[in-house]
Amino acid sequence: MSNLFELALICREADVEIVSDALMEVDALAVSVEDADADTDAEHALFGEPGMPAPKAGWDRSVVKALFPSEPEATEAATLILAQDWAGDVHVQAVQAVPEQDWVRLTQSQFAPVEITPEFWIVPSWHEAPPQAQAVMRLDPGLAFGTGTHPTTRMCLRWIATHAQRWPRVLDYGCGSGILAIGAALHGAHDIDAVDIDPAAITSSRDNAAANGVTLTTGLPELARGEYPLVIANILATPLKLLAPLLCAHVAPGGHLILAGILSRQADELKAAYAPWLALEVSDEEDGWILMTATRA
Ligand SMILES: C[S@@+](CC[C@H](N)C(=O)[O-])C[C@H]1O[C@@H](n2cnc3c(N)ncnc32)[C@H](O)[C@@H]1O
Repeated sequence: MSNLFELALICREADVEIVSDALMEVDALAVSVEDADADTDAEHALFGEPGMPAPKAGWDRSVVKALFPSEPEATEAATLILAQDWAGDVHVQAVQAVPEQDWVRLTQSQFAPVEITPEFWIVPSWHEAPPQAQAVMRLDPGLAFGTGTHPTTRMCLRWIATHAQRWPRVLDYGCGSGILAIGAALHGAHDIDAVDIDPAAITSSRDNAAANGVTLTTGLPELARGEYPLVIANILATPLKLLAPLLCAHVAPGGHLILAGILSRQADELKAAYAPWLALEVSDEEDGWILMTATRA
């Protein structure tokens, strides 16, 4: 007997973002999209992850799924959605029980140790660290972004690991799970400020730091004060452009700025946004994402 029910909607040329908002309003526990033609950017835009707005031309048939704790709630959500003015192109595919599974084991099976460099690994608590690992970060998936599985996070960590030194101050701006700040601490950094606009990220960073035996100062962005020899921000191209004057002001003379969450095609707009203060260069690339870095004279 299942205790979860899935509502699946077929959307033909519908504005999928509106559909997902409506599902959220009726207490959906999760929404996912299957679209044979969807490119990665389109899926990212729907979920608010790094990426560009979805090209609507690519969405000729999508399936939006939402999970509910009971069948009446799923059916009520379907009725509410189909009654909307914009729902003409939305059809209910199914309201059905989700087969019982060992959800914990299923989740755990999706997270294996992640290699950042041959010596530095991110390892979930239920896994042994690989024997060749010399630096190990213990991190389990949680509410905040940053498990090491995303290319943007991996590129930042790779930069940290290959530029390991006793950084006297570090600013991790948009810390999520705290993964970059903890990575810096494991590679010799001290006095690390990890800030985020999301309170859940601050809590998560604090917990993950404790689990790794490192000390971070965590808080809202106002916590960041003065200049740092190392400033890292893995956010998104648009907020990174808005944050340019602020982030540059935090970089100490001779200090480094490391930016991620940027697609390859966005390199020029980022360079232009930072040009009044710092000369950004592309220093790494993975799966269409780039790492941009600059050093203050
Ligand atoms: C892509 S996640 C990166 C998390 C982690 N640093 C990593 O590299 O995996 C971006 C984080 O930036 C935070 N964020 C977004 N806009 C922000 C802003 N204007 N100021 C501070 N944090 C922000 C989000 O809440 C989120 O936790």
